[in-house]
This record gives sequence, C-alpha cells and structure tokens, in this order.
Amino acid sequence: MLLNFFKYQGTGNDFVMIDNRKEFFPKENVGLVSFLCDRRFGIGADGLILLENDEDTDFKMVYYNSDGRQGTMCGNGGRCIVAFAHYLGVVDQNTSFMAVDGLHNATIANGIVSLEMQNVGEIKEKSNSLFLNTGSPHHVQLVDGLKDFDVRKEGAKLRYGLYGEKGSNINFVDQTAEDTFNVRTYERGVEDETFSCGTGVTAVALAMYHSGKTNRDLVKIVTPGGNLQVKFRSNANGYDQIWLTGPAKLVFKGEINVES
Ligand SMILES: N[C@@H](CCC[C@H](N)C(=O)O)C(=O)O
Repeated sequence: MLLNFFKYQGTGNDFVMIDNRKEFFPKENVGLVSFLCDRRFGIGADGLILLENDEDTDFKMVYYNSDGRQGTMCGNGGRCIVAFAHYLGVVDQNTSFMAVDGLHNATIANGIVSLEMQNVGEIKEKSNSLFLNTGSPHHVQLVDGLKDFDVRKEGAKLRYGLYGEKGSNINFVDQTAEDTFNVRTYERGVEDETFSCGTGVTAVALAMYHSGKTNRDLVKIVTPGGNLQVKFRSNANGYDQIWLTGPAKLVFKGEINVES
C-alpha cells in the first residue's frame, strides 16, 4: 500500500505529517510509526504527527516520538502542524486546536508560527538544574563549553539515571547575552540529541527567568537548527500567556510503500 505523507521541519526538528481526517491510519501500530521515522529504511524524522478532525476546535494533533510511541506535547511539532493545516486550507491565519495537553491558540504569517503553550506552575530547583513541565517534562542545566558538550552521552545518563523509566527531556544551556541562550536538547523518545525542541526551549526561557539569569519576558533562543523566541507573563502562580515563535516549513511530500 502507498501512504501519502508530508515532511515538515521547525528549526530542524523534523516530522512526518499525515492528514488523518478520514481516520485510516492504524494509530496503535508502533512498528509502522518507527519505520516511517527511520532515517535509513523509512522517510526519516524525529516524530510523526497526525492531523485529525476535532469536534470543538479547528483540528486535533496526535504526536508520536520516533520510537513509535505516542508522546507528550511537542512544541515544534505544534508549530509545524499549524503550517500543515494552513497548507491544507483547514485554517487561515489564526487557529485553535486540541493536543494531548489541551487547547492551543496559534497564528501563522509568512512562514512564522506562534504557538501558545499551556500555563506553567511549579518549577523545581535542584542542586545544579531545574525541572518543569511545559507540556512535556524538561530538565534544564547550565553547562560550560556547550559547543563541544557530549549531549547524547550526558543526556542519556540523566534521562535514565535521574528520571527513571518514565524519563525526561534534557536541555543543556549556555547564556550568551542578558536575553539570549544557546540550547542543545536530548529528547526522550528519540533517545538522541535533536536540532531543536520547542517545549524544551520554552522550559529554558522560564527556568532562566525563574532563577534570575534573565529579567526579560522575551527570551531569544539559539538552537543547532535555528532561532526561536519565547514570550511569557509571570504571575503569582507561575507563568501564563506563553508564546513560542519561529519558522515552520514544508520540506517535501511524497508517498511511501508500506507493507500491508
Ligand atoms: N520535540 C518536541 C518534544 C517532544 C516531546 C518529547 N520527546 C517527549 O515525548 O517527551 C518539542 O518540540 O517540544
């Protein structure tokens, strides 16, 4: 059987997109999803996303990590699915859609997507790191020499060692200006460094503000795959009006032979 797909990337975090409004995709087939994400035998991606109908919003986002399992929220994937929905004519410039962590508002203009993230409450402070949930769990740690840091090795150590079977995504950070941070992320479910992680850079911006490293509510993030911005409002309970902004692009589309 030939399966139609679209390939998107948001600051180098790449996704196979499938229009599943007709509900044909076998959603519990872990092997199929990991095959489609495989960079040698399949299309190649950090994750796979289904665009589905939703009763109350413009569409529903169903996200899988490249290991084939459904993941928690994906910020870059959320931005890419807005670009995909716009391409399909499902949405215009403003949209709201449903994801695993709830409702998201978003806007798209000239290939730049801004995505509103869920409010964040507690930020846990540990000895040399912070931990928070921005739709997905994130460990945030400042390091020296980020450029040459072994993100895969050190990320895997913390992902399993500190957070057990359930794990966490692990972000390593270097501050380069009052409002600017370089970030490299080890992603759970990909089990490797990715070029960028949307929920991860959101976590970094909030964690850096929380720990006093910056007093800006608009933080610039540089990832190996490109630049993102995170804007937010601090309130008595944590943070709200959190917006993640950056490019999201269609790379190619095609059809792939899937054994049936
Ligand atoms: N790449 C994503 C993060 C995806 C979630 C993560 N891998 C998990 O399931 O924990 C992003 O852009 O946020």
